[in-house]
Amino acid sequence: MIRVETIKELKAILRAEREKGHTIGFVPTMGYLHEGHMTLVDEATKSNDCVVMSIFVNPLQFGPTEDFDSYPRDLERDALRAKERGVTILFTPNEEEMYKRKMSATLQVHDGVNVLCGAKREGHFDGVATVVMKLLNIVSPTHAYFGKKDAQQVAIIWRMVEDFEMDVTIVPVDIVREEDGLAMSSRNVRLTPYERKEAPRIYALLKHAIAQSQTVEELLDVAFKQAHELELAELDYVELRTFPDLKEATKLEGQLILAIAMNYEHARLIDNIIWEPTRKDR
Ligand SMILES: Nc1ncnc2c1ncn2[C@@H]1O[C@H](COP(=O)(O)OP(=O)(O)OP(=O)(O)O)[C@@H](O)[C@H]1O
Ligand SMILES: CC(C)(CO)[C@@H](O)C(=O)[O-]
Ligand code: BAL
Repeated sequence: MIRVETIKELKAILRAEREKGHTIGFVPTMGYLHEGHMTLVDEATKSNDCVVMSIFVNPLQFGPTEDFDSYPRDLERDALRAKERGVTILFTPNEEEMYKRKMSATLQVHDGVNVLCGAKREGHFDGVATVVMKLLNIVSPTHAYFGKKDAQQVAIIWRMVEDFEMDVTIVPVDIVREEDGLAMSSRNVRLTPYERKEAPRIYALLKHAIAQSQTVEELLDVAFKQAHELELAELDYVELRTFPDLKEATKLEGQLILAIAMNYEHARLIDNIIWEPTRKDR
């Protein structure tokens, strides 16, 4: 594995890869790698000759009261894990390298941002879209891999790539979970042992609400009630929407997403289930 810190060096290496006829798969991350990230790498490895992973905790997507400073970081451990899993090139720019001077222009996302995390984290998806656009321009991959845990992010990036006519295929990857059902997340390390014990109930309540309900109202009632029953976390939102359009779901029809965010003392956790209610073969 080659580890690269500058955009110039990365572009030169990737130019040589392309000249050899190699396809490039890209996995953007904020590091503190876990099995969720590694599954994105596995997917990229299946379809590409060269797999680029970036690790960059992007300040543009954090609000002033959010956890940018305390976001978990361990670049050396991450580099070992990435190498073991077969990443070809690990790109670890610092803030100076990515935003040498203040960006002269940034992206503003208009569609699909007034709901779910977008409604709760003002400007978050503008920061995500801006850095993802920049990273995609640097790497120019044929495929880029994103986890469905951040389902709104996938929906927004899909639209961005379409609207800007970008030549990259966005590949959404299923959520990887701990054995007890908790969605893997870098922020899970910030849960206390008691919180960690309770947190699998987040996924359990999503599954329960879906399994028990015949109508939208019933489903949301069950989800709200059970989310409020969690003792150590506060409900940020639980919403039922169409996917990937993220419109209000008025019927249990078509592809839907039941998405939730819960605030523990030092970690905001998100999770979701995307499913088609009329399909019985799940
Ligand atoms: N459990 C998971 N399963 C599948 N993909 C995941 C999972 N967790 C993260 N990803 C994906 O990995 C990519 C990088 O995410 P990121 O580095 O923010 O990790 P994270 O664990 O989601 O961090 P945090 O939970 O703190 O936001 C994103 O596309 C994200 O959706
Ligand atoms: C896509 C991303 C790497 C952009 O900073 C980040 O939002 C993430 O890790 O999901
Ligand atoms: N995976 C989403 C990154 C964030 O929470 O900012």
